[in-house]
Amino acid sequence: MAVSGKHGSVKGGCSFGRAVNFSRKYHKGGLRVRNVATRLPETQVSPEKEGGNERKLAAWTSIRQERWEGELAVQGEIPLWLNGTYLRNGPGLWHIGDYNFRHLFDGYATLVRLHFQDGRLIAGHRQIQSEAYKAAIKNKKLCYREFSEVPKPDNFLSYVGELASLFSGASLTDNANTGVVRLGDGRVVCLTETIKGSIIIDPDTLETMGKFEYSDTLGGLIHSAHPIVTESEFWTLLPDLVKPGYLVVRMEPGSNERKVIGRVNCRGGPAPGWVHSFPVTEHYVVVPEMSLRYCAQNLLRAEPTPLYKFEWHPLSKAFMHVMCKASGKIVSSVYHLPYGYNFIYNNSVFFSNVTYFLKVASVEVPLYVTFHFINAYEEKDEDGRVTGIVADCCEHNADTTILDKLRLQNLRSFSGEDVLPDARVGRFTIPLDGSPYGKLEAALNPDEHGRGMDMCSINPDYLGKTYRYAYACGAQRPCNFPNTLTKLDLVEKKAKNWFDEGAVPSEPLFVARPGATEEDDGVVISMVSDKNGEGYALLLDGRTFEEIARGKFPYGLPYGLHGCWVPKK
Ligand SMILES: CC(=O)/C=C/C=C(C)/C=C/C1=C(C)CCCC1(C)C
Ligand SMILES: CC(/C=C/C=O)=C\C=C\C=O
Ligand SMILES: [Fe+2]
Repeated sequence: MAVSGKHGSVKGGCSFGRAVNFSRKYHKGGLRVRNVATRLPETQVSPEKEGGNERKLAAWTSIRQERWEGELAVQGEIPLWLNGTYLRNGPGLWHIGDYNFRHLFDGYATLVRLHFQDGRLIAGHRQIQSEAYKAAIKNKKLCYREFSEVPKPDNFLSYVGELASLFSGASLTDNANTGVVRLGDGRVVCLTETIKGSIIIDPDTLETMGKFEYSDTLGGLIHSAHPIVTESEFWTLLPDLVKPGYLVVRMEPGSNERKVIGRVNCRGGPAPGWVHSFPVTEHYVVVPEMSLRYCAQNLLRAEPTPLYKFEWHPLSKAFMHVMCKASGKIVSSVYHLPYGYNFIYNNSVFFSNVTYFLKVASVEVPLYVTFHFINAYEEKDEDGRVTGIVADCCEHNADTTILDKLRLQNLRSFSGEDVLPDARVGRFTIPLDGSPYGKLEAALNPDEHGRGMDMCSINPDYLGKTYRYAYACGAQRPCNFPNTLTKLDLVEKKAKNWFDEGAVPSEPLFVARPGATEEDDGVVISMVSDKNGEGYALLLDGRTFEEIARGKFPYGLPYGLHGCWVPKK
């Protein structure tokens, strides 16, 4: 299979780095394609030496050039209804010159784009021009604090200026390498866990447009990497490391102002639990309090600890808090609140300004470790009253070692030994009747998906509602990283797995067919790094989970984390 377009020698328009390959416009069947390739700046071209990976998986190798765009030849048939753009973000550049980063999450953000139009597929990638990336290129050294990397004092002190920057957050990265979301107003924002790492991009050109500036005065340095975003809602959590707790905030489409809907005080531990993600139901925001907690000392340390910026506090226990979206209130039982009723909970005084039933809860749950919640929904009795909440996540059997397994050296040195820790679909059941405990069980037998489980998506129409299907990465063992795509049927408790030996697929994203009435009527998009060091975009049928099309990239792309769908305008 060939990639259309030839490499020429016209200069591209990148602000730095030599534009070496080609920049060519052509018009084919009404679709304008701009073939562009730009090499990375010279400081970036030396390959990572760490790990000695025999298989040369592109997944764990830095992107080979700053940007590229071109049409992919397609094997199979892309459904004609699939019109729009799939965007995927992730850490794609893991070295500065010959200095190699340690951890998967440290890499500078690479955005990849698959544009589907009338059965054709145009692909492209481009580095996000964060301050952290630009400073590293300019100064040929790390200038900001990444997930595990910390600049040498002389680097960042000379770059940023003063020690106080450590406390003000000035030395924190804005490397938006985790996800990409399309807001209800159409703006597309790349995100990471630092608030300053919220960057607006153009989904057509992948150009960095500028910072997403929050116009409120909430301050803070970190937030959840995974806000909940729909056409009308944007929810996120702001952990409070000073007075351990979380602010639950909401932002309206068209606005840059987050409004505080409520606050949850932590029930255990010296600091809030890590909230990489959280789930919502139709009426509630679920705030997880994991015993893997942020650690202020580790935030300031120069050398990484086994749990990086976090600490495991099993004695502090784990909790799930449920907050009413409308009222922002958390209580431990069901109350009927008349207008003007004051009550005290968690050392705070609450005032009811409307008459309603509060059905919210804060329960202790078994210890767990998760990056990603999958979905949540409300359970009701025959009279339609909400009796409990079910929340599903990719759960790593309360084993924090998964974080260290994601070190690049581990990912690059697969020797055939099975080293991926077991994971499952962890299903929390949270009672809303005042009971103090919630349950955590596997939603299906983890052997169904090879006891690997992460990077999941659902049909977005089912967000917060009773649902049946989820799409994720599972495992065919032996492996050191999830290596299958798996369709989970949470009703039949079965999984259907897709596997390409030696390959690493990235998070499957479900796109519903317009007019579909069945939950799984649509396609699943993924990008795969194959064992030959190459890679391809993959389309699976949502129902059968069989391959319907693939398009080979001109060269293998690094692993990516999370994506979104931007429908045709
Ligand atoms: C890629 C991914 O899944 C997670 C990325 C997390 C990052 C980049 C976290 C960064 C952080 C800092 C740079 C300092 C403050 C703490 C913390 C949020 C861990
Ligand atoms: C790659 C990953 C988490 C990414 C965070 O956004 C987790 C992989 C877990 C393996 O089982
Ligand atoms: Fe994530």
